[in-house]
Amino acid sequence: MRRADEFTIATTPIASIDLMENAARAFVKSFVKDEFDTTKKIAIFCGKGNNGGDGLAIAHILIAKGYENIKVYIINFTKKQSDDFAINLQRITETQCDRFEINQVSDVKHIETDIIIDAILGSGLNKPLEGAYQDLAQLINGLNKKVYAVDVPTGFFAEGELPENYNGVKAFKAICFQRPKINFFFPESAHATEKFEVVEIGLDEDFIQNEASDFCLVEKRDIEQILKPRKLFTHKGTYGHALIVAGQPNTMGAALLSVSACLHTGAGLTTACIPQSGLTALNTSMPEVMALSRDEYTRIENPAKYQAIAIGPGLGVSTENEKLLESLIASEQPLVIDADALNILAERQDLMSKLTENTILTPHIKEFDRLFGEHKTWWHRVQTARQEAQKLKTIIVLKNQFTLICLPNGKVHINPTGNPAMAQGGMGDVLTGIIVGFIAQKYTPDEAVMMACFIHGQAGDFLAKRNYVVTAASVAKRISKEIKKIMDSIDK
Ligand SMILES: NC(=O)C1=CN([C@@H]2O[C@H](COP(=O)(O)OP(=O)(O)OC[C@H]3O[C@@H](n4cnc5c(N)ncnc54)[C@H](O)[C@@H]3O)[C@@H](O)[C@H]2O)[C@@H](O)CC1
Repeated sequence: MRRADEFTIATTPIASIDLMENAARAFVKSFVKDEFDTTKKIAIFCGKGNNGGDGLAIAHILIAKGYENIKVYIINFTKKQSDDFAINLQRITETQCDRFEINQVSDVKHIETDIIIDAILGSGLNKPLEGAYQDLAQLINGLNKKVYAVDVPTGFFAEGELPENYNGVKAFKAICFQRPKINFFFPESAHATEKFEVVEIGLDEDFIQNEASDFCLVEKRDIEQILKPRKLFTHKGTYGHALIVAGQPNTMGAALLSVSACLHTGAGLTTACIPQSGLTALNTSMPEVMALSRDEYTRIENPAKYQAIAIGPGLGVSTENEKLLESLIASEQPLVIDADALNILAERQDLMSKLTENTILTPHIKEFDRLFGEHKTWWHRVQTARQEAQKLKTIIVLKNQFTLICLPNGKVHINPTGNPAMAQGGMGDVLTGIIVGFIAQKYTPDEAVMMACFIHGQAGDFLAKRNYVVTAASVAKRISKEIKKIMDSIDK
């Protein structure tokens, strides 16, 4: 982001101070939507770098917008100051804004405020907080006020391993510039901010897109480029045959959810390989789906007739299922391995080296650690996922609030859709069904995974607008509408 900043300043007629002004305006635009009461007391804490410069520009803009009770606190723990901070300090001096210097932490104790804007340290953080900065962060947290962080909360590393005990400012919301920080996507960031919002500040988008980075965000425009319309004269054969090996007598729900998702994703034909006892449930709930009774099988007859195969949801761990998984791996058909099939794989590490290129593994955190060892932090977990995806030439879909898609080329695509209302059993089974449904339709495995994660989350986001909790079955049924929504936006 810093390079994008420099590039924009160097290649467009925008000075860094104007970019700072853009950033401050973008922050304020978001802030005033939440905090429209102009009489509230707002304390803006400004460090002396560019983050602090943003804070001063924000103060200026809020005053111009009629906010009556703005107080600016300059954190004077260092002599060093950035040029743009100095320019904005001069500007604020020319206004009536109340301004105070904080030379020691105790100066903060008697501050009376409703809201705090934290612009002490931003993305320039280069070591964990210590000394006065750490004490100040703790004191701010102790005030128990609503804190809005400019770009990132003070003390929060935008990228790289997060320290085990976070000692920075705890924000209610971080309003960050142009692109989300990678660490916002990891659960540890919940110690630093309850939520984050990304606001555009006019950095060169083409430059950001072309920057070599291991991490990229999956965006709607990526999905629009991948999605293909259904053409005239096509038929069920055009859209492929998916096989889903899933379910036990007491976990048939997982199989049904997965199969339903596959159906609503648009596979031409879907076959469920389930226990005999599940046939009535399948036939009554989804008459479109064919069945293979699994009681008789430890291998699938002619796997080549399926364009995509998924194995795992509600499958159970048994010797028969182990043999089934082994035979499907040997078939070299496009394969999605989920849930209990991953647990089998964790016990049969020898099968790992036999996985066909672009096989998709969809572990949640526990399944991942069972497969690849315990990890203390998400940053390490993601590094392992990246390395293993490269080594095994597989796609690892590390499921999380923000799912991380690790490709064999070393790239990690972060899916931004989805929400906590979706935190319920069966959601992963649905995701597997969508992935296999897209592969059946001849999307490449990486395309299928990217579309599946994005649309799965988008369906959940749509449903969460009206529901406290979103069930897996409702997400499965919503998939076709979400695909159509994206399709229609391409047509326009
Ligand atoms: N594209 C961008 O990234 C833009 C960034 N802007 C702002 O600029 C910020 C980054 O500004 P700076 O690079 O000046 O850095 P900061 O303002 O984050 O930090 C200032 C200085 O603090 C020192 N420091 C680092 N870690 C410390 C620690 N643990 N204890 C004490 N001092 C420490 C460093 O010497 C650093 O230069 C962003 O967060 C954002 O708010 C915006 O103004 C405009 C656009």
